[in-house]
Amino acid sequence: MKTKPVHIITSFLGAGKTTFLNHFIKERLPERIFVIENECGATNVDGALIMDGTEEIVELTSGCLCCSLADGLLDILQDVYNRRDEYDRLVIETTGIADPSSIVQVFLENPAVEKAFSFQQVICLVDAGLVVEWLDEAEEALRQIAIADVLLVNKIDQIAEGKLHQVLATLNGINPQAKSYTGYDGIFPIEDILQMGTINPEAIEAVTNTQGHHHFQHGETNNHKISTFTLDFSHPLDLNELQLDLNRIIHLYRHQVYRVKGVIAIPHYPNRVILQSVRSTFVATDGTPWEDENNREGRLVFIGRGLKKEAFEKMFNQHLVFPSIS
Ligand SMILES: Nc1nc2c(ncn2[C@@H]2O[C@H](COP(=O)(O)OP(=O)(O)OP(=O)(O)O)[C@@H](O)[C@H]2O)c(=O)[nH]1
Repeated sequence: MKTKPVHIITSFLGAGKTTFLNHFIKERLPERIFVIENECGATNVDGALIMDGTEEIVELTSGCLCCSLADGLLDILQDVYNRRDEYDRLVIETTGIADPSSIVQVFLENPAVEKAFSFQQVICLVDAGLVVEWLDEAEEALRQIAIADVLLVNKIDQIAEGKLHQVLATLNGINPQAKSYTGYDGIFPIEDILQMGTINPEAIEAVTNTQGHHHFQHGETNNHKISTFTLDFSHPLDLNELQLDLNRIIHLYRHQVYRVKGVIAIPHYPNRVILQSVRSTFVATDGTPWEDENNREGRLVFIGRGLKKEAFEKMFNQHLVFPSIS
């Protein structure tokens, strides 16, 4: 049986997750969507709103996933997996103050979960009027935007056009790899959005490939001390050595590194290796074969707070493997 696609919908408080989810569910009918509500507290108002929309939705509330993570989420996923005949797609809606990377981590790291579900993407709703303010005040808002594959800038009915440009530039400065859409009342092109997953390795590869020579500059267009930069490698890297350093660095800077993703080449190996970090771990996955053995350009994109590109560059450069001249 095919594994069920999974999406995370996140946003800072009140940006329009539930409104968007209702639209999503209606647009996808007759597909059956299982919604995991990630509510803090006993009353599940959002669940009630969704249930009004259609009859096909199954809904489960089980405390706050980010507060009671590991076991809590695994138990819920086991239950959802046992009921896999009842739905076609799984959506997890996080609380407005959650850091969704803890949920993503479970899908990337746990082999049983990875086998049972097909993780697709993180969709982040953004309140066009409030996002800039939130970004100044709340670390979680930054993390939600940094990890997103798709940014849905909602409530544009509440702002002037000039402000929308500023919002889009800010978002692009934080996460240039994410695809942004603008809209209101949670209405966005669902079919397009579903194509945009980049958490899954194939999509990371595709995104890294299509960026060609367009490089992101360090510290672009934002004043939130977010660093977004790209490192390019024209030679393979020694993965064993690199992994030790990566894990050390990711652990050391765990409060600063929000996301790393991309592809690298390793010596004597015909396929791309896809690297990505979520929270304090690095995951390496097998990618597609390199087309040209003599032209294997690796590229990694970093998103974080106050990261020094030079420091990362230096660390990576130590692990480059040059062809022997003898
Ligand atoms: N003006 C305006 N209001 C909107 C828009 N989208 C949603 N709203 C309203 O904004 C409020 C919050 O929307 P929700 O969909 O509940 O937001 P949420 O992100 O699920 O909220 P939390 O779960 O509390 O974080 C509701 O009153 C919506 O009706 C929009 O585009 N424009």
